[in-house]
Amino acid sequence: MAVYTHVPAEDMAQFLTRYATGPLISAKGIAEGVENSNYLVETESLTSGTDRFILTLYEKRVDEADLPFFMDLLDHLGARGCRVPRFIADRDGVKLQQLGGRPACLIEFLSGISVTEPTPAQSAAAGRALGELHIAAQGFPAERRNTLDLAGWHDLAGRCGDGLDSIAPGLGARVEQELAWLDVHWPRDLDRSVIHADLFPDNVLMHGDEVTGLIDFYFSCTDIRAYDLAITHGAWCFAHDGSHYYADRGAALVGGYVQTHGLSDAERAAFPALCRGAALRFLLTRAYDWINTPPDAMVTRKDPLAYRRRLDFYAQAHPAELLGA
Ligand SMILES: Nc1ncnc2c1ncn2[C@@H]1O[C@H](COP(=O)(O)OP(=O)(O)O)[C@@H](O)[C@H]1O
Ligand SMILES: N[C@@H](CCOP(=O)(O)O)C(=O)O
Repeated sequence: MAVYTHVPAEDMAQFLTRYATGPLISAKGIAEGVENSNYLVETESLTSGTDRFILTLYEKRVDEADLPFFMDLLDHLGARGCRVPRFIADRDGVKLQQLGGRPACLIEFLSGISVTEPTPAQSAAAGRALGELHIAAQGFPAERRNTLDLAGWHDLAGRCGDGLDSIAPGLGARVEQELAWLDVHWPRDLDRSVIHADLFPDNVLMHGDEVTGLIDFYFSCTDIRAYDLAITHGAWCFAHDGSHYYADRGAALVGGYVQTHGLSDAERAAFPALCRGAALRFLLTRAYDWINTPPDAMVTRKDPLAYRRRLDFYAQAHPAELLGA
């Protein structure tokens, strides 16, 4: 359960009086997620029934100074037809607030559920949605450096230190070996754009095979565009523990992306390296959290070794196996 900051109901009700919503009916901590505290908030509707919102308190890796980038990006994408949630302004036009000692925002609620075992049809829909996002992101003027880039992975590995071997003997050496490989093979000349950088199934809301919303843009940044597809590939196309690769999901995901955006020959050639980098990135953030999450935190830690298995798969995979052609 990702609720790091507990907000008393009275404080929540008082907070909502800043907004042109009805009064608070209920607020429940949301179990999913690991980065921030999220509440599902219900208010009396000003017309009839109830309205729903997401109230997010920013914790851990989100830098408050980056929030205007995320807000402007979602406005840009929403204006271009992407189903993304808008940040809601209070009566004075203010979107970024403070609550419980944390930066906090009220956010539009989008309907849909996150699939846990994506079908090929759902993987194709996710690929199409990612392609549409990349098209809609064109022309977005702001940039945000990806702090979790190759240099960031080196830094994170150093900060995990001996803790890596406490997760699994030999993990530290495997990480060092992979970093050395990526230092040589990480692509430098591919097209860059704003990317989502965390488009896991839990960040894609769906009704059946239709995508109804893309959420959680708090890692979005400027980086290699096809790296976003590689991150999505690792998240959608494996058994949760990384023990099995579903080639049908991979082909469908990449096919969906190609249908809406397209993938150049250079991006196809670099795809295995991009997937290796993506796998190492999530291995390292999960390992860091595994080592550093306090035992009383109400959050379910994610298994770093599920990404070591993906990494080992990608390190020996043939490009056609990943791309489906
Ligand atoms: N705009 C939204 N509409 C509907 N549900 C949302 C929205 N934002 C977040 N959620 C719900 O909250 C959960 C956690 O949100 P997320 O942004 O992924 O948290 P974290 O950043 O902590 O990982 C999501 O899995 C989803 O169930
Ligand atoms: N997707 C990352 C962790 C970030 O969590 P999210 O709930 O914000 O997607 C992982 O699985 O390691």
